[in-house]
Amino acid sequence: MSDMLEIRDLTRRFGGGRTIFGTTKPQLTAVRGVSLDLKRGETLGIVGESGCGKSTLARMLVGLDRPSEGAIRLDGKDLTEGGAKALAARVQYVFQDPVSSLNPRHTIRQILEAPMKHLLRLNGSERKKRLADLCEAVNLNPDFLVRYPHEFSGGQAQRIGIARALAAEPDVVVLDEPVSALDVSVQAQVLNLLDRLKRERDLTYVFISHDLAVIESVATRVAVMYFGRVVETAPSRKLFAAPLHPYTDLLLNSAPVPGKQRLRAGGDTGELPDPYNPPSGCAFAERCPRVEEDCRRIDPPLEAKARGDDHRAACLHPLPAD
Ligand SMILES: Nc1ncnc2c1ncn2[C@@H]1O[C@H](COP(=O)(O)OP(=O)(O)OP(=O)(O)O)[C@@H](O)[C@H]1O
Repeated sequence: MSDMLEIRDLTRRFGGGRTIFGTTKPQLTAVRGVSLDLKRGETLGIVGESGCGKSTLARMLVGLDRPSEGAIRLDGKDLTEGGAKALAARVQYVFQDPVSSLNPRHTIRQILEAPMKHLLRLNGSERKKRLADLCEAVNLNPDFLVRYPHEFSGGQAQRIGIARALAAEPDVVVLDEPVSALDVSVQAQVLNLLDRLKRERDLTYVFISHDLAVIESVATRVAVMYFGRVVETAPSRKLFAAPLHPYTDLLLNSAPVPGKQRLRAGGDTGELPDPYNPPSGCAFAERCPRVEEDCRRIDPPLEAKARGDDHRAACLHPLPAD
């Protein structure tokens, strides 16, 4: 299977420009040199604690934010270049907070028809057909199309958010914490719906979550992010069975209660480094139980570590490969 989505050396910096008083704003790098490949039909899970750059990465993938450096290619064509609107429609987004992500002044019909009009230029009868199809796909009563977002529960609103993403007939859907704001019982329904839609519509997912249990249940491959970088990537089974990076190991051992708390590796073992004053070596060194002297000098690249080319870690002293 060839790579459908290629993410190459993606970097996003914020700040650094001049203020109106002529001073320089402090700069931080939210995403630093991320490279990932996605094959058609895969679900790539991206996991990491709050502030590690997951949402910034997601926003760049769907064109809501522009990278400072790097490229995103879909079937070999650059998505980050201007005028790539038709191409961009092929990558759609589902947000974390279902109700506030839907325009409160628009009916559900208007919300679902907008991508059909603006991205696909469908005429009235084509839109009608597509609307009926979407309602059936996400189990939405067509009578509800005249209602407004605030009239729906979180789970219903997220089904509408998913229908809106599908309205543009995408190939790739980027799901940014799609079930985190929902009750646990509703989470399972939405995850089942996403799984069914993926199979029925031949979709490829980028699924972002701080919740390891959710990622383990949905992802075929996982990328673990820390302080703006991918520190480990592997097929899901390999990563959960035997992680290489000490950060992944800590995450797996700190098992947060699903949906109840933000991910924090190892309980009280520290915070992310100050993004305005990043450390020179490995960003995890301060918190790492396997830290050695060279970790504070060298920021290691993401590379294969004796478990096959598909299991990579950015670590000088990974867990032993058994
Ligand atoms: N528009 C912005 N301006 C300045 N800094 C930003 C901006 N957006 C994000 N950041 C910073 O970039 C870093 C990464 O943020 P991001 O929201 O991508 O992380 P995240 O992993 O998605 O976190 P969360 O799970 O809390 O949403 C953080 O330090 C954040 O404060």
